[in-house]
Amino acid sequence: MQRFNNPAPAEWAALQQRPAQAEAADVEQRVRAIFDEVRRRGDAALREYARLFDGAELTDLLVTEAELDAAAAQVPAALQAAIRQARQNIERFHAAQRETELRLDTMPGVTCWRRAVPVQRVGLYIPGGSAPLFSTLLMLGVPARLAGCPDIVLCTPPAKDGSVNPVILFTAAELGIRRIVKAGGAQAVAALTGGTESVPAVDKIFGPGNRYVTAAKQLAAQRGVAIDMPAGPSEVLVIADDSANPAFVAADLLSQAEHGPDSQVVLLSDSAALLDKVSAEVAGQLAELPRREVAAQALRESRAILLRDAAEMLRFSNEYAPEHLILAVADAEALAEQVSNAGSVFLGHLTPEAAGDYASGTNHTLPTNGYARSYSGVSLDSFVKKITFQRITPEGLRQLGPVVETMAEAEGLRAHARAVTVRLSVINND
Ligand SMILES: NC(=O)c1ccc[n+]([C@@H]2O[C@H](COP(=O)([O-])OP(=O)(O)OC[C@H]3O[C@@H](n4cnc5c(N)ncnc54)[C@H](O)[C@@H]3O)[C@@H](O)[C@H]2O)c1
Ligand SMILES: N[C@H](CO)Cc1c[nH]c[nH+]1
Ligand SMILES: [Zn+2]
Repeated sequence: MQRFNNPAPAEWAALQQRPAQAEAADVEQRVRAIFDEVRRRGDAALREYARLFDGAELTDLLVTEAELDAAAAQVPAALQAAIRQARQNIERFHAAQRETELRLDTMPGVTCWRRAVPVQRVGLYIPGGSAPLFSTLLMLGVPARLAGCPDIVLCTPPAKDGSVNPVILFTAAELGIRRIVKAGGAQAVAALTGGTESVPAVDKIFGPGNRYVTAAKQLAAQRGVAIDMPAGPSEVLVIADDSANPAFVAADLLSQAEHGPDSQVVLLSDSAALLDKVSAEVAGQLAELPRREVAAQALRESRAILLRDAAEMLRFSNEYAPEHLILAVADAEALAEQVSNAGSVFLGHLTPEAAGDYASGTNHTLPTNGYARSYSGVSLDSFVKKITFQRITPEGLRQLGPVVETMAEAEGLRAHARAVTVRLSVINND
């Protein structure tokens, strides 16, 4: 990790840059080309990209019923039980997000209500480039099911032998999701956007992914398909004081660094001694990781920064707007009160971010790259539209009508005013 000691606030913006930003224009250009190919050649383009990027020769793009049914036998019982426990916790937290229908009279005879209606056809992207993230399927499939989305299409990259990871298939079967497309990257998002022979176009695309997937989702949004949010390469920012355990902090930093070479981890502390101890721990723990090369690449673009006090650390973090924020400090609750920008926050020394990645119940599909300034992570709300309804009685129209007529006339919109006037003249003559 790069070390910085008490950088002046004028230098912070440079320290808050994400590594992926430098190549953004190049990625966007590639993604546009992939969209054009998928629109032009449909399934044939998906097969070609599977060959090029995933090394897979595919005849059938869709997972067959036999493949789905065979998956459970390949998943150890302990993993099946862990997935079921995680699902239960995620279900509990997301089911509690249901709102009761809001219904009220704004004036006598003027009734307004709002109802949550599921997005009808959703596309779920499950990353699989360097690790098959079946946990992401829980994070998207559980709220999609709870919201009642009737049509769910899942896309995930195939392995070299053309199969889809059995744990992803097992999790999909548990959730009752049976339309699974063997496609990853920007081509999967392009297929969900415009449709192909095998893949229906969807109303909204969900899910995290690498820089290609994230750029593709942004292009999908420009072409009229909704997306959950930009959820790209993983990030964590840890604020640690003298009370923190360096081994815990190092493990948390490495847990996000191991996601991919463009992940970014940031450590802030007001203790130079703690920064030294964490650096030593990171080096020691890194050497033992199976994915040490990936994590080491991410660490090259990551930062350990000494700042003056808790207030400075929090200001830096709120400006950075991390996907995950860990408060490894003595009074985490007090600091948490002042968080204004973050995807998800983990308090205290015994709350590893990995708990939220898998099983505590919160959603791990979260905004990255500073989008936590304005976006929330995925929740039950992401899968519904809130439609408003209203009904007005004769008494209501007599009260409300003149208000509307006056305002419409003032905007110079005579037809609007008349839509009220014609009704008032009928009910007043009855
Ligand atoms: N923000 C979040 O909520 C969140 C959650 C989970 C994972 N993640 C992130 O998701 C990412 C998963 O990335 P991944 O790569 O393992 O899997 P992925 O499924 O996102 O991407 C794999 C696909 O990328 C495409 N690809 C690879 N190289 C390419 C190239 N040169 N040109 C065009 N396309 C190319 C291929 O089609 C391949 O199938 C990681 O960065 C991880 O940090 C983020
Ligand atoms: N940390 C990732 C979100 O950035 C989610 C994840 C999935 N599996 C492990 N971690
Ligand atoms: Zn993770």
